Amino acid sequence: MDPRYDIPHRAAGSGRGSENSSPALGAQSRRRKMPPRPADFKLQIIIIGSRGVGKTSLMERFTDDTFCEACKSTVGVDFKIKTVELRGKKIRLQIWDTAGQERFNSITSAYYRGAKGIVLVYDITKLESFDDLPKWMKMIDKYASEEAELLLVGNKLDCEGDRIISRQQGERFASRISGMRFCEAAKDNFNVDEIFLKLVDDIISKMPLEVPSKELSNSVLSLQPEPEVPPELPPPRLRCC
Ligand SMILES: Nc1nc2c(ncn2[C@@H]2O[C@H](COP(=O)(O)OP(=O)(O)OP(=O)(O)O)[C@@H](O)[C@H]2O)c(=O)[nH]1
Repeated sequence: MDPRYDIPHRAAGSGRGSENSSPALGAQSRRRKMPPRPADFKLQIIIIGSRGVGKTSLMERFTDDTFCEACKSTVGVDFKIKTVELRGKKIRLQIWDTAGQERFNSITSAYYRGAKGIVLVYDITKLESFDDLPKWMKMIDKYASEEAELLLVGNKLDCEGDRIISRQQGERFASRISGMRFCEAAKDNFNVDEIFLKLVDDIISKMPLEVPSKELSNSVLSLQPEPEVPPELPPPRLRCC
C-alpha cells in the first residue's frame, strides 16, 4: 500500500473512563481524556451501481476491515464514517452506500449532490451490471455536483474465472468520461483501501489546503452536520456522452 496513506487504527478497549482512577493512572487517564484533534475536512463519498455488485462489501471492507458473506440488499441508503490522514490533514469520511435496486432511485438520488467523490461499481462477472453503467452516468449527470471526482470500479476480481467484462472494457468506458478513473477490486481486500484513498487524495489535491488557519477552521465549521435527511437536489449537469 502507498505509504502516504496513513490510516489511524481504531482505539482499542472500551474507552470507558472513571472519575475515581488511582493517582498512578492519573497521567494516563488525563491523556485518555484529551479530546481528539478535530478533523480538518469532512467529505462525503457515495457508492452507486447495480444490485449485488458489492457496494456494501466495499464500504464495510474499507471502514471496518470486514465483509459479510451474504449481505442483505441495501434498502434506501446506509452510511459509515471513517477518519483518515492524508497530506497532513485529518479527513472525516462519510461513506454513503446506496441501494442498487431501481425502485430506490428517488431516495438515493438525493444523496448525490453533497458527494465530493462517487464510486460507480459494476461486477466483472455480470454483463448486466456493466450494461447498466450508462444509466448510472445519467443519474450522476442529473443529480451530482459537476466537481465530484468519479471512480469506476470493476468488482469481484477474485472471481477471475467467471469474468465476462475484460479490464480493457472497463478502462474504455472510464476513458470516455471526463476525469473518471478506473480500477478493479475485490472484497477480500484487493485494492479496496487504495481506491478509496486515491479518490480522497484526488479530492483534497484540488482543495485549497494552504489557506490561513482561521479560514480553514471556518471552512470546517461551515460544513454541515451528518446529513440525517437528504440534501436538496442539485441542478442538472451534462457530463456523460
Ligand atoms: N466473490 C466476491 N463476492 C463479492 C464481492 N463483493 C461482494 N460480493 C458478494 O456479492 C453479494 C452482494 O454484495 P453486496 O455488497 O451486498 O452488494 P450491493 O451492491 O451492496 O447490493 P445491493 O445493496 O442489493 O445494491 C454478497 O453475497 C457478497 O458477499 C467480491 O469482491 N467478491
